[in-house]
Amino acid sequence: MAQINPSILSADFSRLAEEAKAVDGADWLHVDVMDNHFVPNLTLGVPVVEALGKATSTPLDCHLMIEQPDRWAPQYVEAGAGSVTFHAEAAAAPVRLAREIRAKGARASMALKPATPVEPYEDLLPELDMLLIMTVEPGFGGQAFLDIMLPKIRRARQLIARHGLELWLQVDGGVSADTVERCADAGADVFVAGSAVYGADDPAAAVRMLRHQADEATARASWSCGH
Ligand SMILES: O=C(CO)[C@@H](O)[C@H](O)COP(=O)(O)O
Ligand SMILES: [Fe+2]
Repeated sequence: MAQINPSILSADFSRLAEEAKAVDGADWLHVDVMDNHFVPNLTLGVPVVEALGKATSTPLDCHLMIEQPDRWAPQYVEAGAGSVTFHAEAAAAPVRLAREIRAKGARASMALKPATPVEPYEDLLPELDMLLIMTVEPGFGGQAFLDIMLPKIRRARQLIARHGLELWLQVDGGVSADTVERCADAGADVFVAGSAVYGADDPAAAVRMLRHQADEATARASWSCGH
């Protein structure tokens, strides 16, 4: 079944605990950590992740858009994240970092910006629990979906299948009722949605609707026989 991860970046930051609870039933809560160096925006860090973990029973999917993830990512596992994503463009030693995240008890995930190809990372995929293909330039919520990323999602799904891997394929940026089916058709199975969920009158219903759309598209998709 498709997983839907609402992005807390689009929530009301003055009511983070309530906003986290507003999406009970989501698979993971996506937490965008930005350091104003790797991306031109600044959001939140370890203490807020710790507080969010206490405010919700939904597991935390931390997306680190920061420099030096080798140094900082382990602290997010200690803060309670169930999944930690670092950027390939920022990691000095991605294999060592993925192993450290796993050894500390979280799922290890690596993200690729739109201009970063997946092929150079083929041999590294078995070290990961999830690969994130960005479908906007990282830094801000509410941007338009880059449909030129669909072939990359397809190629990533083929690599995963070729190696017989279990890793999840996440898309992040501009995912909505209009774009989720194309992502699922291309091979994504984990969908981050910020404005499409928190901009809806009923965020929990928006999660259910996106999951339904993704599941229907996956069932029709050629990559998913028996998925
Ligand atoms: O990592 C990012 C942006 O850099 C995302 O997680 C956004 O927060 C998703 O927001 P929408 O594009 O769905 O509004
Ligand atoms: Fe994100």
